[in-house]
Amino acid sequence: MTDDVLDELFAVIEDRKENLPEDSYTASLFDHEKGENAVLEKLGEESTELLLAAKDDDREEIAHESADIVYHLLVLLAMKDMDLEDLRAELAERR
Ligand SMILES: N=c1c2ncn([C@@H]3O[C@H](COP(=O)(O)OP(=O)(O)OP(=O)(O)O)[C@@H](O)[C@H]3O)c2ncn1[C@@H]1O[C@H](COP(=O)(O)O)[C@@H](O)[C@H]1O
Repeated sequence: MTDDVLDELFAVIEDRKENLPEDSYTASLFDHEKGENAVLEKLGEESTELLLAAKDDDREEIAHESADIVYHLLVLLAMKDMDLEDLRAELAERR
């Protein structure tokens, strides 16, 4: 399995950032003046939900919350004018 899905998701997020379509939750995070706080709050909430799912050994919920975290993390990277290459470079340095 490759991480193409992450590249595709990040490209969609970048598109929402640029075009700000009205019906998009992602675009609303970039459009709203409190969007950054909303993303940070989501990351906090979902981290707690992930801990609870892990404690319950609930694999389906662990996958769900992990996906929520990864999505909001990618939105945060885009907000900071960063991208997946920054993440890959950081991880690669640790090998
Ligand atoms: N991956 C996601 C994604 N993950 C989470 N979310 C949204 O994040 C919001 C907040 O999540 P919450 O955890 O609060 O909501 P929840 O899942 O009901 O709550 P829990 O089940 O976690 O308790 C919800 O509205 C979700 O729909 C996402 N919204 C969009 N995407 C991707 O972004 C693309 C663009 O979507 P638009 O935002 O519609 O343009 C989509 O095609 C998806 O690939």
